[in-house]
Amino acid sequence: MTGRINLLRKSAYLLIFFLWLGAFHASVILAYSELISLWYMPAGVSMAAFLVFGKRAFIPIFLAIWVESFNFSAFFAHGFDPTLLATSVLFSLAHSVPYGIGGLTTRHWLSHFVQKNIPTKIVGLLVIYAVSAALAAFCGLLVWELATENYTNILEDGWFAWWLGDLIGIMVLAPFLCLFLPKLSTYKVPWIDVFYDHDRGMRRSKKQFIGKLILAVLTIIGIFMLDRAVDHPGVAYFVFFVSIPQVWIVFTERTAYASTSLLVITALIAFGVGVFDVADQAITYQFALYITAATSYFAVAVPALVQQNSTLKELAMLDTLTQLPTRWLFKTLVEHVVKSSRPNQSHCIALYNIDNFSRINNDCGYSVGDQVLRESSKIMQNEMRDSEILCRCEHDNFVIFMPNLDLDSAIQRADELRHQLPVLQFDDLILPIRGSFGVVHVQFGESFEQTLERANRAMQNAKHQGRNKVVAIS
Ligand SMILES: Nc1nc2c(ncn2[C@@H]2O[C@H](COP(=O)(O)OP(=O)(O)OP(=O)(O)O)[C@@H](O)[C@H]2O)c(=O)[nH]1
Repeated sequence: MTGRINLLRKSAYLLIFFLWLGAFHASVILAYSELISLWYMPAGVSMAAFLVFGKRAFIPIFLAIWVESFNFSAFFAHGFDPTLLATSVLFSLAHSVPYGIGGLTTRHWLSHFVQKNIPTKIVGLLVIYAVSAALAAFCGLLVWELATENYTNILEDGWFAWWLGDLIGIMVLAPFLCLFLPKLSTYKVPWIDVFYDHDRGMRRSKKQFIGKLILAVLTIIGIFMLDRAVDHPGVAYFVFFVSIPQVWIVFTERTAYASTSLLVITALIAFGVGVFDVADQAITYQFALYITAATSYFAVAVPALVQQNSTLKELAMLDTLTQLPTRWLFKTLVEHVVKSSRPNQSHCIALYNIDNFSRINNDCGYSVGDQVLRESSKIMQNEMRDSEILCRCEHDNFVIFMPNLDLDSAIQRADELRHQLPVLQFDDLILPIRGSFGVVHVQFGESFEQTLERANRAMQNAKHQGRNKVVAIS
């Protein structure tokens, strides 16, 4: 088993190495002018590798850049030249060190600041990405300036396009690769879940996702065709509209689909600039790539917040132990019924408390106590009439709303229910559950809390009279 895991991990390092080389050669196609690689994919591979594998990613990344930057033909033609070696090593460090620091900082940020909300996490993530890309661009250009004699002002001319190209590469490719690399490597990266948690509540409709993606793709192709046909620099700006279908996908689809569509949309734009021969507007398209990626990141916060909201709503409405309505929901429903009643309508409330419940907790344990609360409330819930509402008020206190009953009928009904309290059995343990009931009439002009207070007093009277009784106060 351990041998299999080691083999998997070693092959994952090889995969990073070749993935980096593949991404590098794909990016060369996208270098439409000397310093502009519209979408520098190797940066995305490096960041994803450091995010998933931590500092272990350093060696495959370093070696991959070294293989690309070492001038093998000069080496074979003129023999060993220490300058060639030094330049290639410096190039490798200029890329792998900033992304190493960036990846490790991102891991730290996402796994140690769990209490931060999603928008703050995303802002932090983008700042780390932007700083690491800036550092990598600055160091890379500096090494290039040192290594070449036939180009001046490299730093000044190249920093913006290099930085933006790297940043887009990270923003687009890293989330996509973070979906797959952990699966291939057996490394666990639980902190990534913060972006996927809300997916559980979302529907899984591939068809709808593909429909939206096709719409985005057709929009991009349409803009490229227009840009090619009309000789006006302003046409390229239409590409910014692509953020709309992308954000729509992020709002409505699972994060895995949103990362895939970001990759597809930005790849199409990046390669389309060459295919449709509109490279004179490359910087506009590059900026549109960045805006599409950045808005996607911020948009992820929306479905996450929607999910959080519905969880909170559920917590506010349903008691987590018994799944009965909470006191808040009960109050809301009761007040609604009472407010919309005619003056001659009569409603009652019965509050019951399980007798000697703390003894069950003390003698049999808290988890048996929990089971008693769960099982007995399930049985009582099944006894409820359609118009009645049962709620767990707090601890072992339950309240029943009995609409359209006068006090005498409510006392009778409460007594019926008292007899329905079950005898529970847990293995060899037999627990007859008993309860004391307090019944009151809901009085006009009285607040919910006042009614409940009177019901509680009636219940306490039942306790004082020996428990397992129904007592009413008018
Ligand atoms: N197992 C469990 N116990 C709880 C929970 N909430 C409150 N309790 C316990 O419920 C008990 C409530 O006891 P009381 O109702 O005050 O007293 P009692 O033992 O039932 O006695 P009488 O009410 O006088 O019959 C306390 O021991 C609480 O610790 C819960 O969610 N689970």
